[in-house]
Amino acid sequence: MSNPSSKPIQESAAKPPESFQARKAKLRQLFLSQLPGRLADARRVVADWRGLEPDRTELEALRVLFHTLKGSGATFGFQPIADRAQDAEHAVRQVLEDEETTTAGTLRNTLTGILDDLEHLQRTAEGQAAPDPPPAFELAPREPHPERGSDRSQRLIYLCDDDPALAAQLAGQLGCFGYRVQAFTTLTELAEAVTQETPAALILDIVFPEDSNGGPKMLSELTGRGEEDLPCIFISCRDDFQGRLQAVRAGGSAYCTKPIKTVEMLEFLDRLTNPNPPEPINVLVVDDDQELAQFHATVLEEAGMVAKAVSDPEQVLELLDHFDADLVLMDMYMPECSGPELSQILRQIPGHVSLPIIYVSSETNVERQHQAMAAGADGFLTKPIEPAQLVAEVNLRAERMRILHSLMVRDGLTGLFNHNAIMQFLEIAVANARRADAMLCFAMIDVDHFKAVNDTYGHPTGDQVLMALSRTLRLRLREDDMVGRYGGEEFAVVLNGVTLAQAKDIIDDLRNSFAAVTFYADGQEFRCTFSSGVSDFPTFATPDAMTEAADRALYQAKHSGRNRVEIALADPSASAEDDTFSAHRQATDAATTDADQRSHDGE
Ligand SMILES: Nc1nc2c(ncn2[C@@H]2O[C@H](COP(=O)(O)OP(=O)(O)OP(=O)(O)O)[C@@H](O)[C@H]2O)c(=O)[nH]1
Repeated sequence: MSNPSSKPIQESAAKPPESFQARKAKLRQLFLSQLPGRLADARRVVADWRGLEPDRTELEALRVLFHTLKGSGATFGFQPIADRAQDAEHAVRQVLEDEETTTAGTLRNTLTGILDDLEHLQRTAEGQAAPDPPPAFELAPREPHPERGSDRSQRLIYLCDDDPALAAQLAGQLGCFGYRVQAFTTLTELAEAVTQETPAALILDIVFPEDSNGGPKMLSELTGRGEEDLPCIFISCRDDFQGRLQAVRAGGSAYCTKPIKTVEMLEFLDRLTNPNPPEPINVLVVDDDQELAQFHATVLEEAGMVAKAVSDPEQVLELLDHFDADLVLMDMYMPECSGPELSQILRQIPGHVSLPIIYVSSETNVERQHQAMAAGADGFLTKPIEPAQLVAEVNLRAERMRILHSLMVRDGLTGLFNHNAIMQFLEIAVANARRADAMLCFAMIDVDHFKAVNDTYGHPTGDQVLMALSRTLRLRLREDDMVGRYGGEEFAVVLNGVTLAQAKDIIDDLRNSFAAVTFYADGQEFRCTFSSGVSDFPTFATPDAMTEAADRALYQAKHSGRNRVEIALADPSASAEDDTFSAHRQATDAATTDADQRSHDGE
C-alpha cells in the first residue's frame, strides 16, 4: 500500500449484476473468437521469412504469442489448443536458445504444421456446443455477511443482571460508546425481550437468586429455541475454572469478571458484533492477454475483492496512483515489458517496495521461475490456476501485507493512527480542502491531570484510560474522520467537511461521553476528563499552522480550567500568554518523549 490515506476504489466491490458463469462463458467465447486473428498474425510472420533467417525480435514475439495461447487455452478449458501452443513455444525457444541446431526452414515447417493444427482445433471448438466447464472454473459460493445492524448506534445489547444498580451502571457506560443497551434484572424479562427482538449480543450474569447457574441455563434455552447465533458475554464474580467451564459449555463467547472493566467488555462487544465486513482486498491484474486478465479479475471479484485488469504494463504506474492495490498479479511474459522488468520498476519506487507481486504464468521451468522471482516477486502460480487456489493465495498474501502495513501506521496501545500517519492525513486533508474549497477542522485532545491518574492508580490503569478515550474517539466519529495518537496522552482528530462551530459541538459531545465513563482501580472508582483545542481551514492555511493553532487553543482550554473545548482564533492575543504557551509546549513535549520512551521500553 502506498500511503495510509489513499482509499481503495469502491466501484467494483458490489457484486456485479452479471453472474460469474455468464461472465466466464463470455470470456471463453471471446478467446475463441480472437484466436483466428492471433493465428493469422503468427502465420504472416512465419510466411514472411521465406528463405531468410528470422530475426530475434520476431522470434521473441512469436514465443510470447504461443506462450500466451498456452496459458489462456488451458485456463479457458481448451487443453488441446494449449498443448499445441506449448509445442510451438518450445520450438521457437529452441531456436532462440540454441541457434545452431535448428534451421529457419525446419522451424517454419514445424510452426506451419502446428498452426494448421491450431486452426483445426479452433474450428472444432467453435462447432461444438459449449463443453462441460472444466473444474478450473468452479468457485464455491461466497458466504453472505450476517446482517446485524449496520449502524453502530443500532447495535442492540441485552444485559441481564439481578443487581439493578450494576445493570444500570454498565448499560450507561456502554451507551457512552454507542451501544444501545437494554437492561433486565430477571431472566424471564430477558427471554420475553429476545422473543420480541433479537439483539446483536447478550451480556448475562451467571448467578441468579433462583438458580446459581441461571445465566448459562438461559443461554442454552435460547439456543435450543433457535437463537444459535446469539453471542453472549457472561459476567460473574466467580473467577474459578468451574464457573468458566459452565459458561463455555453453555456456548458463551466471552467471560468478564466483576467489577466489569468497561474497556475489556467493549473489546468483546466490538469483536462479537462487528457489523462491518472487512474492507475488500484490492488486486491489480496485469496480463497482456486481455481476456485472461479479465478472467482472473472476475474470479477475484466473485470472491469479494476489488480487481482491476490491465493488459498494458505501461499503464501500471499511473493506475497505482489512484488504485490502492494490496497486491499485483502479474503475467511473466509480456511483449513490451516482461513481468520481472515490471517488478524491478515497482521495487525501485519507494511507495511500492513492499507491494506483494505474484506471477501467474504457464512457465513450468523451475529455474526460469526462480530467476523471475529474484526480481522481487513474492510468489509464483502456474496457469491454469484453480480459482479457489488463486483466491486463497491472494487472500493470504494481501492479508499479511495489510497486517504489516497496519503495524507501521498504527499506535500499539490504542490501535489509532500513530503520530506520523495522522500528520500525513492532515497534510493530505489540507491539500484536498484547498483543491475542493472544502471545510476542514483539526482538534487536539489532551487528558486532564493524567499524571495524577498514573501516580494514583498506576501506569496500567493510565493505559486503560487512554484505550477508553481512543475507543470513544474511534467509535463516535464518522468513518472519514481520522483519529490518531499524537503522543503520550494527546490525541489528534482530522474532521472533514465541518465548520469550526460544528467541530466544537462534536468534540464537546465526545468530551461529555468520555467524562461519563467510570474507571475502576484498586477497588476505587474514578472518572477522567479531557481538554481540547480546535482549529480550522482556511483560517489556518497549512498543516503546521493548523496544528500550532489547535495546540494553542488546547493550552487555553487547560488554562481556563480544563474539561472544555476552545476554538483557535485567527489572531492569538497577548504575547505574554504566547511565552507561557511555548514554555508549556516544551515541557509537555519533554514529558511525552519520556513517556513514549517508557512505553517503548515495556514499562
Ligand atoms: N499510562 C500512560 N501514561 C502516559 C503515556 N504517555 C504519557 N503518559 C503520561 O502522561 C502524563 C502527562 O502528564 P502532564 O503532561 O503533566 O499532564 P497532565 O497531568 O495530564 O496535566 P494537564 O495536561 O495539565 O491536565 C505523564 O505523567 C506521562 O508519563 C502512556 O502511554 N501510558
